[in-house]
Amino acid sequence: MLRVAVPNKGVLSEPAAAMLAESGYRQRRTTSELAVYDPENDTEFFYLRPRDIAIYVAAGTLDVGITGRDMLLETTPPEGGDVAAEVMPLGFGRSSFRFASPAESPVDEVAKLEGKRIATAYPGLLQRFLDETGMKAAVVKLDGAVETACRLGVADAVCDVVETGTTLRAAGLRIIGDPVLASEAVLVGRAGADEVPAVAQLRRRLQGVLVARRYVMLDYDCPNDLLAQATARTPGLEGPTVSPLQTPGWSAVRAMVLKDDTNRVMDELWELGARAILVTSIAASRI
Ligand SMILES: Nc1ncnc2c1ncn2[C@@H]1O[C@H](COP(=O)(O)OP(=O)(O)OP(=O)(O)O)[C@@H](O)[C@H]1O
Ligand SMILES: O=P(O)(O)OC[C@H]1O[C@H](OP(=O)(O)OP(=O)(O)O)[C@H](O)[C@@H]1O
Ligand SMILES: [Mg+2]
Repeated sequence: MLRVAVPNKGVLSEPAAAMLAESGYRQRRTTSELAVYDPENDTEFFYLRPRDIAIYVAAGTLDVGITGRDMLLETTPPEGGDVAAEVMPLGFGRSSFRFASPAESPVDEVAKLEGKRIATAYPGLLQRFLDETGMKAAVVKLDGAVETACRLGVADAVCDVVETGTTLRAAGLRIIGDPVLASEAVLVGRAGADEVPAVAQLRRRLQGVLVARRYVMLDYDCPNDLLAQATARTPGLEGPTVSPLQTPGWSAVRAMVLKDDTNRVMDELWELGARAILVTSIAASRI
């Protein structure tokens, strides 16, 4: 049986469960369920705090889990041992971990954090940055709502999760320096463990959802003398499918295209002379 950890609350919780449901796994019906068994896939899902998930996976009590890259690294001891490792990124819950200080403060660049007090809910990540850069600063460990720490006088700067920056701005803070880390939801497994077939299947299914979300299927009719130019714009993954139309001199072309590129590619194909250009969404995939 496969045992999988899923965030039970926070911003990763709903999209993680949605991605698993889209991958064909049974998910809990109410947020009060702590675990759910999916008999069809012989898989049990445990709903845990995202901060704790890598700890269970590292210990080997759960096979894999979904958490944030920042949370994974926060709970990974620098000395190694039995640790969890990133298996694949999942394309949601994107954020960056970065420094900020009060807008009017003299601490307006990372170098000026030397000797200052920095509040964070990720002391491990922050300490690793300080060790790597040789900077000295006092780490003030908080549980959340870190943005308020400067205003209340317990810190000179913060190092926190930023998505839109709305929370920072509302607290009168401004970003300083480059991101310490770019994070997103990731599938984690035990470092060095051989991949069992059930994990390989879960990974392929999640990959299938990612592809279905990122790509569309594009079909168009094309005069044969323009085929080379048209298919260069729609190379697909392995190569486009080209089949003859009943009308002499014309072919039908079918290829996957990145969703973000769809309208640009359609315009280019039309200009070139392709017609009957149709886009359909991909419901599921195994690539
Ligand atoms: N606004 C956000 N946008 C994108 N990802 C976010 C955002 N806030 C948090 N995250 C990510 O979600 C993960 C867990 O954060 P979450 O807020 O769910 O847990 P927490 O802060 O430990 O708990 P809580 O907020 O319940 O006290 C982290 O990987 C973090 O990077
Ligand atoms: O850049 P933004 O789009 O404003 O998002 C970032 C905020 O979201 C998270 O807070 P959360 O709601 O998890 O509260 P917490 O700080 O108590 O964990 C994070 O800790 C930031 O405060
Ligand atoms: Mg939070």
